[in-house]
Amino acid sequence: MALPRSPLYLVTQREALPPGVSLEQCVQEALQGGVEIVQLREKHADSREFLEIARGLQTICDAAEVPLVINDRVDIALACGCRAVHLGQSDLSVKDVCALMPTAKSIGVSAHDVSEATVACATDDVSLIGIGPIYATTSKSDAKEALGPRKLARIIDALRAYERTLSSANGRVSIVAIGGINASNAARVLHMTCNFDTGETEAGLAVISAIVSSPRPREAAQSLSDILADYRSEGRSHKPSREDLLANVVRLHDSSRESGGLLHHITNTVVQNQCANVALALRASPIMSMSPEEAGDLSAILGCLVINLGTLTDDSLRVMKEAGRHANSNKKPIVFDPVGVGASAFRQSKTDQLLDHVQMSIIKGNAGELAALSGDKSVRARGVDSAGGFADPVKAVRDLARQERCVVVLTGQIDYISDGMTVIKLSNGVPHLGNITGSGCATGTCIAAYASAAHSMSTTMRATVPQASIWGGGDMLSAAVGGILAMTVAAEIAMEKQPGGPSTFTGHLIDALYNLTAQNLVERARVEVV
Ligand SMILES: Cc1ncc(COP(=O)(O)OP(=O)(O)O)c(N)n1
Ligand SMILES: Cc1nc(C(=O)O)sc1CCOP(=O)(O)O
Repeated sequence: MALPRSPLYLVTQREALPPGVSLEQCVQEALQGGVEIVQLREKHADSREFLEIARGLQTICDAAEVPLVINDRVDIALACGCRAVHLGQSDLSVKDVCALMPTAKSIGVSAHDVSEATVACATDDVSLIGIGPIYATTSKSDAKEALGPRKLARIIDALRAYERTLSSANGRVSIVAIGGINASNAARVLHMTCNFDTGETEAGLAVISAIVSSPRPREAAQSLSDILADYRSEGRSHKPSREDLLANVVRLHDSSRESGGLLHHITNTVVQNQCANVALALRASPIMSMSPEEAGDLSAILGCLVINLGTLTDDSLRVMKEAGRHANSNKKPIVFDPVGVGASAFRQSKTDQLLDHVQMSIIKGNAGELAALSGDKSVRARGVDSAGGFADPVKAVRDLARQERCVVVLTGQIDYISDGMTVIKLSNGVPHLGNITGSGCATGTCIAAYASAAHSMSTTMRATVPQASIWGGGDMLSAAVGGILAMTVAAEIAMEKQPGGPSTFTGHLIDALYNLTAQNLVERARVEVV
């Protein structure tokens, strides 16, 4: 029985069962809910008991035509005629297991980093790698430090790159993510493991407590299986042309004028008023709530969430995580503005935490901010401003979009936008935008207004990034283009009114945003698909 790719993988642990439920009952139901591999992992069973359970589960798994894997105990696997085992880093080596069990059909190995993963996949005999723990877990007493989904993605990318260098006929090894995974964070994990070229996940999900501890294991398995299915069937859509993009922007603009959405801003105290005025000018409804208690209710009616890092505190971070979690589970778009992320170690580490918990739809920042996110030391941040730019902005924006699996907007004299495949260069705008406070944050509001429209039109407008249809549900690339165009074209129109200085310019800018038409955007757009 071949192992399925990116499977839903159940690992057993009797101690995790709810009272009154037997392991056999749990496994039977989990199989009905869509589990595709079962691993027997019983740390507290003696050898006879272990073998007895293995024989019972073998019968159940055979009937469901699902592979059974034995954790650690090659002797038990041999005794019950099972030809699949899972090995940890301190268990018998793959070579020794192959010698003991020459008929082994499947050997899985645990890995926590790139080196363990590449060593495991260097041999033809390993067919699956379990990478973890992704999140904190109570099911493994000696679990290592949680990796988070972003480190998982980097391990998988490195593993696939290494596989491409192997000359042997190795097939691609199956991967499962393990540790603290449940229905509320599974999509976040799968999103980060999506292959950019195929749009499909590179990893399956292995769980203990999410299924074993549930009083309804069939439903628990079914909901994980449904989430996995979303990430197996996504197809890549085409690279948009300049004409496609502008036509999309027009549709988003018209839709946002008809029914602007609710834009929940978690933003800094300096720019709240400015952002609220810009949202109103674009016919959206701003709400500046900082209460974690209402994040769930707001998320249900939200058009887009804006998370802006300026004036960050531990309290505001808590609100960001809570609101982000709700927006993700309600599939609402999130625009993230990592204001001054490179300015201090505090901001950098809080941002890492936030990005490990919340999947952003669009990240917008200047060169210093985006360099801090990608770890590029060639661009320095000067407080919330950037000192210099990227040598190759097209590559920088595309690589970061791939790293974070979202649309990335690099702002500057020329703006660049990428979804990881397409890069768009926009050359509208006026220098005066740099003389008013909060114009960058208000650009985040503009992008959010178009993202909200894209979300509400998601059934008619296909996302260019397949994953974006799960996270934000809609064409986030066109939304980012629309938001940047709105701000920069409105600034050009405001400048033509000959403002006396920054204050009158601000007034003209709000008026220009209010009166902006789709025709203004199309006629003035200096947009290039690179
Ligand atoms: C699919 C999968 N991945 C990882 C593990 C962990 O195995 P190991 O490192 O051997 O730790 P124990 O399970 O023995 O505690 C696994 N069992 N399954
Ligand atoms: C068995 C196991 N291995 C891990 C690893 O990191 O290799 S974490 C883990 C426990 C997974 O249980 P739960 O889904 O309840 O968190």
